[in-house]
Amino acid sequence: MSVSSRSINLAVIPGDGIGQEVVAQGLKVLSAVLPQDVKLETREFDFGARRYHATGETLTDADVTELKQHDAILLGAIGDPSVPSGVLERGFLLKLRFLFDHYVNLRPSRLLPGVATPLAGQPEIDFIVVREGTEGPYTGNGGSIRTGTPHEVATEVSVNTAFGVERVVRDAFARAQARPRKKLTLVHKNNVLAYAGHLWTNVFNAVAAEFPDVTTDYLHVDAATIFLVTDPARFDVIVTDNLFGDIITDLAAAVSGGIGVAASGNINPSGEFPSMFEPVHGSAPDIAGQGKADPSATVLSVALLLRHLGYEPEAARIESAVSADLAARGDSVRTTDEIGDALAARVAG
Ligand SMILES: NC(=O)c1ccc[n+]([C@@H]2O[C@H](COP(=O)([O-])OP(=O)(O)OC[C@H]3O[C@@H](n4cnc5c(N)ncnc54)[C@H](O)[C@@H]3O)[C@@H](O)[C@H]2O)c1
Ligand SMILES: CC(C)[C@H](C(=O)O)[C@@H](O)C(=O)O
Ligand SMILES: [Mg+2]
Repeated sequence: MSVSSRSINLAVIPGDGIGQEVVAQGLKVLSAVLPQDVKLETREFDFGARRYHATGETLTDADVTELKQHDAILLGAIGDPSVPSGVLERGFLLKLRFLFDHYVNLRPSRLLPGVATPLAGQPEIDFIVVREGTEGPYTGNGGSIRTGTPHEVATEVSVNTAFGVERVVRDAFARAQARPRKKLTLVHKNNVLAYAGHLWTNVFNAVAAEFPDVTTDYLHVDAATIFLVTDPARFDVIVTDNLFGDIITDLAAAVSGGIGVAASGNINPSGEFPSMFEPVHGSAPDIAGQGKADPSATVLSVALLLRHLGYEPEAARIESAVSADLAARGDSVRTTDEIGDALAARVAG
């Protein structure tokens, strides 16, 4: 591709609550960081509560066809108190992750210099969680009988396929191998979840033989939560299932600067479908519309998006800008918009 023909065709889904506020800042920074020769085309979609209330739909086949035409997707957050819990989360967000085969849910955690952490002694935190994104208890494989009665029985079965586990474990090994410390920790609960746990452990050990330079270890998920607080420096890359990954990445965010700075990418490694980048946090109805949301997580998700599309210098510039902004922040209280402006100025300058 010649330099002059570079372009990014981006689907933008602000979504609900603070999603609207933080995505506006993400786009501001994206426009500011891109060199003039890169043509940025964005198309905004109204998925989330707005679309649901207007049409009763969450994500139609026609929507999926349109989203597929894009190089990547930037998402704010989905979920609103006006819609029954799960309708948008399952009907939009998980549906899209599954349809676009986002099996690598990449969630980096880095405690940047000068950033407050609830942990003592400002530990070294720099790890990534590779969360499986298409299986586990998220598939909707369950049901309920005698629903609403005192005798209700509900199941939610975790689905783990050798194919699905192997591909995400392989991806995590490759990521660990590319990092200086070359260490990969499998997090599961194989002492209790014997069937799924053994599948994960066996696949992990088999793939490990192909990566002899990667140091491996294993932690039960409950113990992993201890070490994320008491000794986060021990982690380099973590690979885990969909639900454990969801839970430990909120904890990881909390110890490394807060949920307002935690970025993620839902990656389809083959490139068959667009990958989707979004903050780890949700729509935060408690602060929505107040200009209180920190847009850094979304801005850092834009950096992951740019790196995914091959714009490494621009991704690095965004990360440096966020790092500098956080270090300079002190006790100052700024609005979402002001932080977005400051970041846009830093990446442009
Ligand atoms: N990827 C997504 O779209 C996504 C992710 C998580 C939750 N959700 C949905 O969002 C809704 C709210 O969920 P929740 O309350 O459990 O989680 P949440 O992440 O929205 O909020 C948890 C807490 O973190 C705070 N917070 C979140 N983002 C922040 C930011 N950028 N700056 C400052 N503070 C921030 C909130 O104010 C709240 O106190 C639910 O409908 C949930 O299903 C969506
Ligand atoms: C909203 C919900 C479906 C989602 C998840 O559990 O994956 C969220 O918590 C996340 O971390 O992206
Ligand atoms: Mg979550």
